Amino acid sequence: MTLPRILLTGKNGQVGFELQRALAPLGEVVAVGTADCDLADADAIRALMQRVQPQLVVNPAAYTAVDKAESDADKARAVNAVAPGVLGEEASRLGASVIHYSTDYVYDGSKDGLYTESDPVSPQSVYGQTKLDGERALQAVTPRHVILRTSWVVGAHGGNFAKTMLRLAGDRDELKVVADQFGAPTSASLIADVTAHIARQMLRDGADGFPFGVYHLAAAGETSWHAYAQYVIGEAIGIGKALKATPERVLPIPASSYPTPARRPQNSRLDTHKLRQTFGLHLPHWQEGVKHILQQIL
Ligand SMILES: NC(=O)C1=CN([C@@H]2O[C@H](COP(=O)(O)OP(=O)(O)OC[C@H]3O[C@@H](n4cnc5c(N)ncnc54)[C@H](OP(=O)(O)O)[C@@H]3O)[C@@H](O)[C@H]2O)C=CC1
Ligand SMILES: Cc1cn([C@H]2C[C@H](O)[C@@H](COP(=O)(O)OP(=O)(O)O[C@H]3O[C@@H](C)C(=O)[C@@H](O)[C@H]3O)O2)c(=O)[nH]c1=O
Ligand SMILES: [Mg+2]
Repeated sequence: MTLPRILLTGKNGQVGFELQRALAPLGEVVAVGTADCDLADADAIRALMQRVQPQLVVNPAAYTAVDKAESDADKARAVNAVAPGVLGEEASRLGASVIHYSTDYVYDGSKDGLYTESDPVSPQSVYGQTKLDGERALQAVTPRHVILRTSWVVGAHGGNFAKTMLRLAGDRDELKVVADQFGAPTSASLIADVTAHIARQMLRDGADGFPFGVYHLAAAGETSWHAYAQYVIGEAIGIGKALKATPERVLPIPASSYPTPARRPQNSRLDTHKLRQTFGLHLPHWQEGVKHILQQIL
């Protein structure tokens, strides 16, 4: 049996970093970052795919600066909307499959309950729109795709909301955080481990009859950005980190009092039934993932 070759993009990102670890036992992983291949350059992507000739492409690379994307739409579009289609086209040519990532920000957040994969999408930001366009570009060129829509990613490696809160709580004795947007912080290592599980099944069983498609992947439970910030600060203090702000000094504010260039969904809660049923997986509570990351970084 020949060892499968897996092309991994975004190797320095939160999810890409964890994927280097999680995919390693499955085959020969060729991991690339911006310095190796600029995904805004379609010719560079085609050259890379021809050179590596992977059986599987895993694509966590993305333009993830949500507010910056509002004024840098061309760049966001190139990486988030165009590149997935180019990767998919080349993958299709090679008979390879693609695992790709998307976001809760494809929804407008106006729904009352949990979002399911078949709910209408309606992105409210350039980032969300370009991510949706990327899903569609990939879907248009190959049926052999798994698109994992996740939310509020947090990892030990790379930037995220939890690290921002730790930094702010170290500098100031009082924080103001949005309390009327709800979702589930999802750890990069959980995303990577679930991806490896899916990839293993895909490489073992082949494409015939494989349950390709769009899946929600988020940790169990839900919170607001405000309660999330309180949890991070409380846990950090519990571990012995000296901070100026305590959980009690994290004040809840409405999103309307925290103006940002990009509009964010009020409800980011994702129903993960389809993923759990299809792949026989259990998704742990978000606090487990966050706690583990805090233990790693503090
Ligand atoms: N972060 C989050 O909260 C969420 C993320 N997602 C999605 O999950 C996936 C993984 O996100 P996450 O790991 O947090 O993202 P990060 O921002 O941590 O990492 C993204 C990576 O993409 C790479 N990248 C950006 N532009 C280019 C480019 N032009 N060419 C090549 N590589 C590029 C960056 O490489 P370099 O550092 O070398 O520039 C970076 O390492 C993405 O698809 C994202 O949209 C979904 C929901 C929430
Ligand atoms: C820094 C800060 C942010 N906020 C608010 C702004 C916003 O409503 C919320 C989160 O802010 P951030 O900018 O960290 O989060 P944001 O970059 O919007 O996070 C998103 O990233 C993309 C990539 C995704 O796909 C999403 O799932 C989501 O994780 O917290 C405060 O209320 N107070 C603060 O001090
Ligand atoms: Mg951000």
